[in-house]
Amino acid sequence: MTIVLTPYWQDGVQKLKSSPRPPPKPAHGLTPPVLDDDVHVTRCLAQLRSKTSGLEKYIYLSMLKHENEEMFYKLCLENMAEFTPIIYTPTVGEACQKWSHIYRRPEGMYISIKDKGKIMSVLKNWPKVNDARISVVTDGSRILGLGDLGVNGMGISIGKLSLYIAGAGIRPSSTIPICLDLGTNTHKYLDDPLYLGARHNRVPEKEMTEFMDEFMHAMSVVYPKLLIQFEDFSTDNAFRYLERYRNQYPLFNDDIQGTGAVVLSGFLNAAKLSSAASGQPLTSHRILFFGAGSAGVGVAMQLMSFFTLQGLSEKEARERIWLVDSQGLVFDARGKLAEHKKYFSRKDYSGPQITDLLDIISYVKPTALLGLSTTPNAFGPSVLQTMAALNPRPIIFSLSNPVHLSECSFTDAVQHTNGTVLFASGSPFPEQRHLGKMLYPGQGNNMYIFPGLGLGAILARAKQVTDSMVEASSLGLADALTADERKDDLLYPRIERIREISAFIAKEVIRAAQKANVDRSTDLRAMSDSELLAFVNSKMWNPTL
Ligand SMILES: O=C([O-])CC(=O)C(=O)O
Ligand SMILES: [Mg+2]
Repeated sequence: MTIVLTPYWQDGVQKLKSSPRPPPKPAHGLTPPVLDDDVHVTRCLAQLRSKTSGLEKYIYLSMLKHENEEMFYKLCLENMAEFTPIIYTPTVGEACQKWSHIYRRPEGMYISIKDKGKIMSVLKNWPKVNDARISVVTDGSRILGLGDLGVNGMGISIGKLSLYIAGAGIRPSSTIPICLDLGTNTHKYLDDPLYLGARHNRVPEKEMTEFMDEFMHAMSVVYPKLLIQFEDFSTDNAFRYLERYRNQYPLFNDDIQGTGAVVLSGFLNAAKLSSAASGQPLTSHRILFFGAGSAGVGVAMQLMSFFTLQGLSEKEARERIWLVDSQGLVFDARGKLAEHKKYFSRKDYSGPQITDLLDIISYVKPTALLGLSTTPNAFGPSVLQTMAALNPRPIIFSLSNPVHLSECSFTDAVQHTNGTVLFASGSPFPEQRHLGKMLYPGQGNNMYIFPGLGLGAILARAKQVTDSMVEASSLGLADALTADERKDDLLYPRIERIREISAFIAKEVIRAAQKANVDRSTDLRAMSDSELLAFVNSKMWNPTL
């Protein structure tokens, strides 16, 4: 029936008869005599744990989600710390790289450049048009730190939406994973006979913008209640599309705003610990960003509010931030700069180009070093030791994804700072025992933010996602630490509490939407905070097993 639920070239090979959702339970006699749900939970978990590679586990769980969605989410919710590295970062990265090889069945929508002119009719093919509330849309052009994966990027949209369902109780049938196929510039895929996407380079910018304009308009008409999360677009397009559409449609960019918010939140908690150790005020922090792509600059923009919340002016806040890109320190006198780097480009330095990170650290004397560069091991022993020499509790956030692209591991960070580091990473690292004390790495991943931010925006029926809503999600997350978590110097709450955290964030986001006058569910305005929180919780979907 439809060309959109399957990669198009398979049209006619594997047609869907109805919904891609799991089939109803078989009739009596068609299952084993004793198939107790509780026992089956144990069986499924044992089957998962019997797989030895992350990718095999990913494939197994993807199959389980298809066969028995309730079981999948029940297990996921009960084993968050075990499941997230499989269905999400880092394993989802490997799954995307091999997507065209491990592909089993349609999940989500593929919209191709060939659909230009008829995108609306394609979108109508989705089986649950009226249920649609949240879509994660990628064009695969920069998946995690893995580069242009073309149509293989579908895995990231699916992974993020699984976390919306698990982490914020969004109803499964209201989620739409979308991958736009505008070509790929990765020759390995163009040459791969199994590649599932269009076999040409990415189309020129003008054609892509026309396609995006049509796509966004069609989405708003076909799914009037939909919130859109842009994901893993290449840097220029990420900024361009966010600015182009954010005042017109309810949307946010997860890499710019979600990552920005999650890092601001962890930074707020880290800066308090760091300032308590140094005796220096919060306003004196100096942040060095290693990496100036969409995530790096997005985070830097968001961290501006760390300083403005402490009473600094915008200009003063901006002066607390330094950027480093592949050519070294970013400063005006260096010459022509990409548009998105200009705001933070230093005006107060005009000497020779400083390229070496150690030299840059000696010049800036940062209290915090944040990596969003996708350069593995860029924070080597001497960088870490220098940061520890400058600060009693250095803040080191190694945020590139997945794990193998991280700027440093937690083990290295602990070792080379003698355990003083305040650490967060984009991908998960195991905890470390150091001098008899257990130290915990923070996972500064947008997975703490987007489920609650999205849920809040959906429940408020927000017309737009404002900066104030994003900031509210961040401050809500920072406030969500329990006394026990603070005792362990955690920068983020334990992931097992994701539902509780998402509900709290959603409540804060709804309040921010009301203040900004972008809410359409105006009946929520009269509720007290506790009523609103109860309302948010009552809207969460739960597996019934
Ligand atoms: O997906 C993740 O783990 C975080 C993220 O958005 C990215 O790295 O692009
Ligand atoms: Mg991303």
